[in-house]
Amino acid sequence: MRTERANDGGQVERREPKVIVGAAIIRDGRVLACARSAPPEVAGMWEFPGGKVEPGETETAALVRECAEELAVRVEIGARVGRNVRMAHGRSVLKVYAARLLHGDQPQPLEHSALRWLSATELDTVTWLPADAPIVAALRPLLGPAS
Ligand SMILES: Nc1nc2c([nH]c(=O)n2[C@H]2C[C@H](O)[C@@H](COP(=O)(O)OP(=O)(O)OP(=O)(O)O)O2)c(=O)[nH]1
Repeated sequence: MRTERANDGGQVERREPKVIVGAAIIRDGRVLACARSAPPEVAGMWEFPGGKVEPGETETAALVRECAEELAVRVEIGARVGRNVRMAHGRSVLKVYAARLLHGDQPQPLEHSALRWLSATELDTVTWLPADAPIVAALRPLLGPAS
């Protein structure tokens, strides 16, 4: 997916969309949901931990870095969950991967206002960022029956 715009000379430039990665961290049939603390427009809405992939960084490395920065945990990244979700009129794309915690690490909300472990039946009890809707739908079957 690319976006196009005319440069000063009127020629069309094609730009790769900025990639945002998210980690669907699953433990015991529940996924970790994180409440954004900023900016004000989305504070209190829920998301997967993650962020922008830096230049030269792989998507997996970005997820490992973001999980360490945001939650102080080590993770193993697994399969993609759901499809690429276009955001910001195609200027960015959200890609979510399944992940699992390593070494018994416990997530800490270093940058979020709250963390919750949600079972399949609890996924709709929080307000997700709008772009996450198709990911949440694809995630539901990956979570086991509620316990
Ligand atoms: N991390 C994350 N971001 C998401 C999700 N859904 C969604 O629309 N986004 C949007 C919110 C933000 O506009 C953008 C990610 O920005 P961010 O602020 O988390 O990224 P970052 O950590 O690299 O931020 P920065 O401090 O470098 O600006 O993607 C999601 O599930 N997880």
